[in-house]
Amino acid sequence: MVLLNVKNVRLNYITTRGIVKALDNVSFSLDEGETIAIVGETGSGKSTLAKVITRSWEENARVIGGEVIFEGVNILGLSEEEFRRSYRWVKIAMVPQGSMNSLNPVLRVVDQMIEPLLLRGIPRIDAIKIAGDALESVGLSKDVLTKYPHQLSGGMKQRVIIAMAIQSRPKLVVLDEPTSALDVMTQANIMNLLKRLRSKFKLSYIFITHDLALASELADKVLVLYAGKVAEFGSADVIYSEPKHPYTQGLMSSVPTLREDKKLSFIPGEVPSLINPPSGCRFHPRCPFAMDICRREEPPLVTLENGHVVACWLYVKG
Ligand SMILES: Nc1ncnc2c1ncn2[C@@H]1O[C@H](COP(=O)(O)OP(=O)(O)OP(=O)(O)O)[C@@H](O)[C@H]1O
Repeated sequence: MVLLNVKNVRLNYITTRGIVKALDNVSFSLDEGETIAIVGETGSGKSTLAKVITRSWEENARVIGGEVIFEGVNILGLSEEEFRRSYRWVKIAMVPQGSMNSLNPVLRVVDQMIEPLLLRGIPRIDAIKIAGDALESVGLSKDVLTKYPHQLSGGMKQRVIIAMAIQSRPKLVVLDEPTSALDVMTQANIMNLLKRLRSKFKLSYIFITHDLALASELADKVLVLYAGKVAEFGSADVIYSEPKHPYTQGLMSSVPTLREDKKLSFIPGEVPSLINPPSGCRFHPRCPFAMDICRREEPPLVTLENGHVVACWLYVKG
């Protein structure tokens, strides 16, 4: 069953330097219980896409097209009040980038955790019970409720944030770089926790990362974004074993593996300015296979087999 269908989303940021075309016709879908990893270099639009799905974009953002259909409802068409009442934290939760550092230092964990529950009219006593149970399901003791953030380690703070995200039993959790500020051991523990929670509560995840090795641990599907556009989308198995887009191929060959002794490469150049993106395919200035048409015309999304799509002229027949 399809849970989320993102269709042709376009978003601009209005800045004093010009209009940043941060998302351009981005589409993908996610089934119930599935995890999708959104990958790409810094500035490719990953966080912006997360903000569209959770309706938490900044004031200077303008969604200029597209739909985000969650359980059959276009959530971009709802009023803020409807979204807040029935979706935010209820069905769709988010662990924003750097959120463990956004815990309020002067409030005890309990007060931060129950706030969204109280806002929904849940009585205080029930809210405290829900928060305590959520802490236990992320491997923390209920005692953490009475602590202040500075009394917790980084890994514990991240667990509190994850507990807040799952305490209302959402269907979808959007995780933006949930382990990036943690050491390697803590990172591994959090990844294991996310796997356990996914099967226990039948969650779907959108997992945003620039770390492809990390993405491979969790993802059923992978969406590769480049400069605000979909470069490639498909099942994780296929994207990891047979990446088609030259950008995805470049990303893959820059990932170290323990099993193979392969030579690491990197993609020369950097993600272009999205105020004045390159003509044609936005990747052409960095692409080793760029042809004339790539400089002139945007590539269409070519469907290969089993829902695998790639936006590249190399795969356009005829
Ligand atoms: N509020 C904003 N105002 C103007 N431009 C913005 C704003 N937020 C993001 N951008 C720009 O939009 C583009 C996409 O940014 P975004 O943060 O979505 O990328 P990202 O792939 O998540 O990067 P990172 O991995 O660094 O988080 C970038 O060019 C960025 O500079």
